[in-house]
Amino acid sequence: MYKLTWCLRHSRPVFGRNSVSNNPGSRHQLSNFSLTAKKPVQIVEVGPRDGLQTERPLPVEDRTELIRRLVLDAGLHKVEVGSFVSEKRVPQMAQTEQVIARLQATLSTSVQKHVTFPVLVPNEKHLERALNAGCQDFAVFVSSTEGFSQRNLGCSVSESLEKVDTIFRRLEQEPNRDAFSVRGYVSCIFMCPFDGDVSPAHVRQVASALLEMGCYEVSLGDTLGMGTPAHVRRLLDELFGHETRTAGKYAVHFHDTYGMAVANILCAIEEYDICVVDSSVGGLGGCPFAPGSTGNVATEDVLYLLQGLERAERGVDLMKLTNIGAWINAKFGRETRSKAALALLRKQRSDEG
Ligand SMILES: CC(C)(COP(=O)([O-])OP(=O)([O-])OC[C@H]1O[C@@H](n2cnc3c(N)ncnc32)[C@H](O)[C@@H]1OP(=O)([O-])[O-])[C@@H](O)C(=O)NCCC(=O)NCCSC(=O)C[C@@](C)(O)CC(=O)[O-]
Repeated sequence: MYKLTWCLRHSRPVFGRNSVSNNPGSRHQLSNFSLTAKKPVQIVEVGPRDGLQTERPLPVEDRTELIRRLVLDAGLHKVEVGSFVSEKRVPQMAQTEQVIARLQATLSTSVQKHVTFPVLVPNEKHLERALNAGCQDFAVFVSSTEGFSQRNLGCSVSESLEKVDTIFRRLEQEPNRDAFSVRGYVSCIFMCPFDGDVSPAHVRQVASALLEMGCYEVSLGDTLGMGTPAHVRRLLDELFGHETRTAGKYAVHFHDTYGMAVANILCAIEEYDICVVDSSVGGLGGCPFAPGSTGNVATEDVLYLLQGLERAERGVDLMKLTNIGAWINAKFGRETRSKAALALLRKQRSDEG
């Protein structure tokens, strides 16, 4: 059977034509280009996974169409397309195989070569499903706290790290093992719905374990969306104070429950040189196992910020994203949750008369 090479070759994120790698080595390339220009910030779109996992389940056609629009219309370069998890626990992510098959059948080879489509995998059993579907870019996820780990994964933090290790060992057995990439998430970086406040040192231990195992990057998840820039500084001071690794090893993943996500992102990118930000079109999202969590920060709000700072990746279209966010939220009978998108839509209506 023809098996499409799905997101082949990257051991680190793919960037569009005009952007720079988040490989620390690329700083030199950048300084040749301009002494003052800052690196563009890469957006990792998580709407089709983190966003949809708490909504009424959508049919495969709609999930695929969302991803196609995000890539082909809005110009995003990295889109998390779904999860291989228990269908019983997260029915919204059932049929991720079919979503991937449709994308493989309908996206051009060139798009598949230039865009990265990671999928979430919790353990070896579900990794097999993802491998059979032809996936090569994976995201693993571990909580920094025991309470959330038990609710989310049904095991302790150390057991979940062992499962990640098993994933790496399984990938090592593949003949084309260099083609695979694994991104890590740490959830509950500031606050856990079950265990309360989280110590930055604790997050550092889990993040370091993921990097040691081979994750090319760790995305720091404020699952409850309760953090402020003070929390961000405490955590990033801890992470960067204890190791020589650069900011290029970390991404930020903020939910916007308390409306602090954009302030937190500004702090992470301007003060700590973080260059990868996760977000969700139209502010979709939440976590089914974290009571009180709401949507991820909206991609439109992040892009509006980055454009203002002249740090957006080229080719990503804010108005197209706005329309996609409105379209997908309308499927759930509501307006987009992005403030920037709401303002743009109002302006568009008033300009049209
Ligand atoms: C991890 C798997 C796949 C393991 O599930 P599995 O691989 O299907 O394991 P299993 O079927 O072999 O189950 C083994 C036993 O453990 C039980 N079990 C299994 N899971 C649980 C659980 N959670 N709670 C309690 N018990 C559980 C299960 O019921 C079974 O017991 P038995 O029936 O044999 O007596 C499953 O738990 C699962 O699908 N969990 C959902 C994971 C998920 O998708 N969570 C949301 C994404 S994470 C997230 O949103 C955070 C992130 C990444 O976005 C960043 C951020 O915002 O912070």
